[in-house]
Amino acid sequence: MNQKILFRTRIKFCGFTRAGDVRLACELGADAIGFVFAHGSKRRVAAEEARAMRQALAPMVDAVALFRDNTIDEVRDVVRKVRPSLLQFHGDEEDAFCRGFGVPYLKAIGMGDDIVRQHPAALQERYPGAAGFLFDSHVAGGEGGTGKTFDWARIPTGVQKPYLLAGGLTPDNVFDAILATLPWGVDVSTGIESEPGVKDGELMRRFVEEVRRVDCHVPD
Ligand SMILES: O=C(O)c1ccccc1NCC(=O)[C@H](O)[C@H](O)COP(=O)(O)O
Repeated sequence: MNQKILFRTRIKFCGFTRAGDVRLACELGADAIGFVFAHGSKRRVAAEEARAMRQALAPMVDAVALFRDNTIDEVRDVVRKVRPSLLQFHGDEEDAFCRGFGVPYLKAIGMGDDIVRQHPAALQERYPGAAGFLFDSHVAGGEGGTGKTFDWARIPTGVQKPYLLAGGLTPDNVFDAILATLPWGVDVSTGIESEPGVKDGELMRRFVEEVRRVDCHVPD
């Protein structure tokens, strides 16, 4: 009998501003909670706010800190106060900068530039210290949290590190998105919100339900 491979797509909910939403997200099944420190983001929080929200995290749920070309002191301040288990960099940060804080990091790769095709070898060469990548719909160096999808077929084949799919995911498209890209995890902000930074419990519940459904789906 062929053994069905049991897979579990990880779920990162991102852009929290309220502790109650963090607690609910954990109860609904999120594996990671993202706090945004990128300047200009409508979901940006101060390190002290994120530290307070971190208290609402359930055991075995990761705190992820997101940056976009923040200064080294800003990142250090967040690492010291929030103690995230993962960092995520969305800007032009180089590998040496990203790995300089003693915390594993994900490098976000903007897939919004229609002409630029990402090559896995080039990504791995440029970010050898990355724990993984996050393929997102913004343009290179642009702001995440757009609520827009990109052509999932553009994700390069042969990426040797775990990657997350992000950009415009919702409860209505995440099933197809996972089937199309088989990511290590999925990441969402807008698709689970009633307004920027305010998460919607029913949207979060439906999103998790759809991820669980595709993980149990046996393709014909
Ligand atoms: O969410 C933001 O406001 C943001 C701003 C600047 C840099 C990154 C940002 N978010 C990064 C994320 O990981 C988002 O969850 C990801 O871009 C997906 O967002 P969405 O398309 O809204 O689901």
